[in-house]
Amino acid sequence: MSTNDSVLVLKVGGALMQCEMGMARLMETAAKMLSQGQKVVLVHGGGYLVDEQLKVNGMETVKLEGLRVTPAEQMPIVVGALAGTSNKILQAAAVKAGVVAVGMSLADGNLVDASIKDERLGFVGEVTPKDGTYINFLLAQGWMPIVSSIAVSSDGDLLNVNADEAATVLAKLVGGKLVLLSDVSGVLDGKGQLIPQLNRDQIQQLVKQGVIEKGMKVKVEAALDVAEQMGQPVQVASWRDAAQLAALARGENIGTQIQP
Ligand SMILES: Nc1ncnc2c1ncn2[C@@H]1O[C@H](COP(=O)(O)OP(=O)(O)O)[C@@H](O)[C@H]1O
Ligand SMILES: CC(=O)N[C@@H](CCC(=O)OP(=O)(O)O)C(=O)O
Repeated sequence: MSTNDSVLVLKVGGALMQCEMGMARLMETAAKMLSQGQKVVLVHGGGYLVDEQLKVNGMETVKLEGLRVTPAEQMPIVVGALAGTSNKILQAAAVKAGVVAVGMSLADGNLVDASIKDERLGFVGEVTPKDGTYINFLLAQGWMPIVSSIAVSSDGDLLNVNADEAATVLAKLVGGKLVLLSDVSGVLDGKGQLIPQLNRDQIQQLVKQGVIEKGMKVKVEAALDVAEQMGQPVQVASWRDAAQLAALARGENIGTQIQP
């Protein structure tokens, strides 16, 4: 698969939406990149907000290897928190930074095919790239799509997709460079030190040792999938770190490089 260097797919985790300053800094970075002709797709999570909303509604958060077990009765809350609140909070921050943003989800414009991933997880979706026409049109206008990880299956079921997996699918669809921004500076070793580079063997080893776990396991596995399929490194870094964001705007590598 060929890579289109002018498209950057940036994924941000849910903790960002709880940090005004982090959002402002990220959107200023995006505004700068867009003004330089860089096309940017912003994909977001919102796991924290989902946890909070489930609790308020008397429901429990259950995860299996980093993925939320999502029974039918939780879907309205999940959809509201991700495709609603999280998406619009980010859109507001984008507008404030002068970015023309289009708030959308994986279900829009025939972007992906979606199906139930594993019956044990309930309404959790697995997605594959389908049609890039809509998103490429938005990018050609110089607009920034802000995409939540809610998809719809061909049967019309709303599905909850892990946001790192959503970002990998969009990176494949637009042939872009993928950067996964979390609340940690990258993948950390057993002593909390940043690991600059990781390949498949090293990842397998660290997962086996329990050093890479939970959400980070899902993240590096999604990153490795894209790196191998597109033959280019994927970066795992932090939205918290102003220096990393500045380096990102200069086109430099930041955080941990997941190597093909
Ligand atoms: N080896 C590791 N290095 C860094 N973070 C790790 C590691 N193993 C587990 N984690 C956890 O993974 C989290 C990031 O995954 P996740 O919470 O899903 O992020 P996001 O919501 O940003 O996608 C970190 O905050 C940390 O708690
Ligand atoms: C299936 C699944 O786990 N979906 C995730 C989607 C949101 C997400 O991935 O948010 P972060 O990026 O903030 O972790 C969830 O319900 O939490």
